[in-house]
Amino acid sequence: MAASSSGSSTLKRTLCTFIRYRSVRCVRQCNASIRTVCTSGSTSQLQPKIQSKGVSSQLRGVVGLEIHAQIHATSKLFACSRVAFCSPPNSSVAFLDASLPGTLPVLNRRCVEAAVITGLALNCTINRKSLFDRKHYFYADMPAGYQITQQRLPIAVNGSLIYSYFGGRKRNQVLSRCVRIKQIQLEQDSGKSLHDDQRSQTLIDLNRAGVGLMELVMEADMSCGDEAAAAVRELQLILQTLGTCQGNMSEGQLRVDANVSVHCPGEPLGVRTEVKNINSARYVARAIDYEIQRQKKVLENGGIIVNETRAFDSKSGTTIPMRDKEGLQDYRFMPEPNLPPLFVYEDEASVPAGVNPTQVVMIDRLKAELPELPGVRRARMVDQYKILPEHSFTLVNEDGLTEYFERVVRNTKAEPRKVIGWVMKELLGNLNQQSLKLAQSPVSPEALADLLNVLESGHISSSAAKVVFQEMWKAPEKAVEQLVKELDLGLVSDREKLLKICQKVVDTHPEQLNVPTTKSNLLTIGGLDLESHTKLKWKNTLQADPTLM
Ligand SMILES: Nc1ncnc2c1ncn2[C@@H]1O[C@H](COP(=O)(O)OP(=O)(O)OP(=O)(O)O)[C@@H](O)[C@H]1O
Ligand SMILES: [Mg+2]
Ligand SMILES: [Mg+2]
Repeated sequence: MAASSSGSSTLKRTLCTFIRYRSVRCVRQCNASIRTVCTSGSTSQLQPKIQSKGVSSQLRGVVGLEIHAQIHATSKLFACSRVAFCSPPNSSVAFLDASLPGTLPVLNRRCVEAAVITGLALNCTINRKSLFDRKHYFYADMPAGYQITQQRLPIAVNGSLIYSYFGGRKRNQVLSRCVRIKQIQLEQDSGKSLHDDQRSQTLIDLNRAGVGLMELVMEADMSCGDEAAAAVRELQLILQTLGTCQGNMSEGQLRVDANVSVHCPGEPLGVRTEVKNINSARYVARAIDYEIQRQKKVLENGGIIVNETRAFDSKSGTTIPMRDKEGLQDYRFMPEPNLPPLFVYEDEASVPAGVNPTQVVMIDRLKAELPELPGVRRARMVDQYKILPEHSFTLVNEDGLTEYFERVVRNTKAEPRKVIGWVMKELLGNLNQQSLKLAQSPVSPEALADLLNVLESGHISSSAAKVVFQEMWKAPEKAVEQLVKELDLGLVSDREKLLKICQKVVDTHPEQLNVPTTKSNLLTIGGLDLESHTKLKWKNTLQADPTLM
């Protein structure tokens, strides 16, 4: 029987209340208290030998990330229950998600496509054939007792991710790095356990059970928290651009496990600890840097590193042991008997006879639909518009900002370098001040382009243009010309008019008349702070009519 939807009323009755598991916490607490030193094979010999204090300065951090990205799809990986996170507990659970006997997994094509698109964007080789395996855990929020994953032959392998971060002594240099992606595997998410300490019970919500995940495993190519956080941010941006994961870390859509060890450069890698489920890029950096320092101290004091799973406590900024890993954790991997190998095809020509081409995943079609990726877009911004690299980062990081900028550029005579100044300062300044998203900006790209055109024509000064921008923000329905008129901000170039203004200024400030009438004094008549090009016009006026001197 194939897994059916969450529509069954019997199932709903059974699951719409929380399922109680009183024993779960006891099991977990037991596990946490049994911590042994890693003694398995090679890793036990890889403790860096630190005999004296101070030698730890030679030790370098080594970091490898495993990132779980929830696939942005309407239904789960192997069942047609909805992916719905804010709905009432256990309201989106198919028979399969609750592991009812007799249910079978049916693979969701959208999830496969998401993994292939992600693999392509990360320069991976897409395996034309991949396999599913069972990985066994005893967790109450995983009622089957195993997770379906891709341990032996994952869908994508051997990729890379290029990311940049501010480094150097003063942390003001943009440094570019590359981390290798070992593999991307499709797997199921688990449900959620909620611990009710007062009543000493654990409540289970299976809405998340069976949601499609991509686990991205990176090689241990990084060396500090800043690098890892930057890699996570870049990956988040790529996934959001692709639409394969929404990437909201605080909602658990992107969860990071950071593997950390220390070693002396040139020597084999040290024993790693794994800091699990970090849910913000900032915490990734803090957890890793703490863990590197902790390991250095342990070794310096003659201790050894235990291969264990740890958790990051954001309040204290420290990592704390959760459970021992190696030795205790035996996942008892086995091939998933209910799922055939997964095949993806290069193009229509490679689809075997008898297979419906509309029912398969074709790589060339997905490749053709790949959007412009953040790295490519940044490079294009710098190249095409001659803007600063740091501005290209801001443009790409903010959803829709590149499109906004390019629409302004298309509609104005102003140079892109001038446009970027207005976008960075005036537009983003106002949005940040009022905590608005770009889509909520009262000033459209076309309206900003109009303003810049009026500024370019010399009809208003740049300080007047800033005043007009603020007025446009308050009254977006008004056209730029109308606002300039209403506020009387147009530059005066009529000589008669200028003379009248001067006369008025002189008349209304008799005390200033005692000041010797030098050229420079005339240029700041009445203490008016005139803009340099206005001053220039005054200069010309004075030169044309020396009687004014
Ligand atoms: N010595 C090391 N120091 C730091 N990171 C390491 C080291 N050795 C391996 N890693 C990293 O640890 C991660 C191992 O992930 P992988 O999914 O292969 O195994 P796992 O952590 O044992 O399994 P699980 O998926 O159950 O957590 C990779 O990101 C790898 O780069
Ligand atoms: Mg892993
Ligand atoms: Mg791991």
